[in-house]
Amino acid sequence: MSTQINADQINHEGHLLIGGVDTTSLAKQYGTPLIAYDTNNIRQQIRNFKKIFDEEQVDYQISYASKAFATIAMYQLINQENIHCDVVSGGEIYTAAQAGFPMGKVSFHGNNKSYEELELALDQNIGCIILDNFHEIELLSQLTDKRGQDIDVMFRVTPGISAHTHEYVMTGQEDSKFGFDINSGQADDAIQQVLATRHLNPIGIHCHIGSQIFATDGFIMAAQKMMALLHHWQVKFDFLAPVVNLGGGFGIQYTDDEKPLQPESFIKAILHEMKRIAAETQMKLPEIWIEPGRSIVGNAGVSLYTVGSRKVIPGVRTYVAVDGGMGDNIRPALYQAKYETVVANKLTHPVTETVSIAGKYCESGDMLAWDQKLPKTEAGDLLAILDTGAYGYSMASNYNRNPRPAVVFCENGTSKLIVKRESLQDLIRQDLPLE
Ligand SMILES: Cc1ncc(COP(=O)(O)O)c(C=O)c1O
Ligand SMILES: N[C@@H](CCCC[NH3+])C(=O)O
Repeated sequence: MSTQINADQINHEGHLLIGGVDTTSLAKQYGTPLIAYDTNNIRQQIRNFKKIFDEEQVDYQISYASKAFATIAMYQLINQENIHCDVVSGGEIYTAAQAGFPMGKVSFHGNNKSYEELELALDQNIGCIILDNFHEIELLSQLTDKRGQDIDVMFRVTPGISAHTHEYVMTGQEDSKFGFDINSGQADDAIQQVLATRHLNPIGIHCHIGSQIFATDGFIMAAQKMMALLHHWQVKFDFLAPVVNLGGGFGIQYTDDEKPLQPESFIKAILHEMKRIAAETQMKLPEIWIEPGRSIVGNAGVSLYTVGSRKVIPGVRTYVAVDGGMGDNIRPALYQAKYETVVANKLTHPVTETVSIAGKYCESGDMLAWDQKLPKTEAGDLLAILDTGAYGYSMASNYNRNPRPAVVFCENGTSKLIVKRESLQDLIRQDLPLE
């Protein structure tokens, strides 16, 4: 069984607990597929990040990258923990606002924000807009001139760093669709343009080098590049940005053989380097922001499925199919992401077979996990895929017209439904008949 399950997550019947709740009763109460979060785990991750910054005695802000998992209840939970968040669409802005999230603590990202999304952000008095390109500077300065409204902005820059991760989730390299390139001088042009506007108030620079990163070297290089840019802008434009936002990307453990660094190691490495450079260049240490997504919610979520059919190909492979798949977790198909699985109602049963977990979608690529060592599974068993809290539900689709699953928050032995399961009626709600 996965080494990621602790003894206190197994009850006397050998069932998996999440947030102290028996997953088999969750499945009975809410049905499957179901995504269940241990909210204490989320709170703990946030508090860990805060503790490290507090210990290092620097000015900071933790901004949850809400694309990892964004629902009304999630924004409310983040607000209970008193941190900021970032959004990347009008939909996320709207959800945060509906959740009563303080919009002054929200920053807005995106490489192609529309006029309407920028208007919505201004209507909501959003905390800051992270500028990504020249088109956006033009749109936003027109809009703010028209409205006579000031807005804080940051610049997303691409520092020219290739982080060691899947190429689809690398973002800091020069050849990227995101941000102003530093090396070619785009970033300099961007600050000059913004300084010439009436209502855009630059407060910082931002970079994000990628996601699911395991080593500190990329972050250290990013910190160096950002401090160099701050210094360069101070000298060239007499402008010292008060904030450096280093994005997210801190890797988490998905499989038993992965050993990612703890957030402390990433944050300490970054802070020590920034402090060193600040002292060396006699520059004031800027306020440091980070934008973790995966590392806040990833390990807190579990996907629960009911086992159905089995296909045994002698000498080749055994497929065990479940009632969900790429519609609720596209990551294995998209990034060859790997997960550990357990049979949630048989945690104490001996492991007897190696099987691969197939989804129910009409695609051969719809596999959730390969070569899992499990007890003998039967139809009706409850299969749990661990650590699906980030980019699972948030990337869910209705492919094959499957309804998206329900989501529950579990804490201290009680569960609360936070997203209802979609119904068949929900699936056709936006459809219009031909006649
Ligand atoms: C700008 C930005 N900030 C933060 C994040 C969050 O990254 P992660 O979930 O890996 O922490 C992302 C996603 O990769 C991002 O694009
Ligand atoms: N969605 C990706 C991460 C990309 C984050 C967006 N910048 C994942 O599941 O790993």
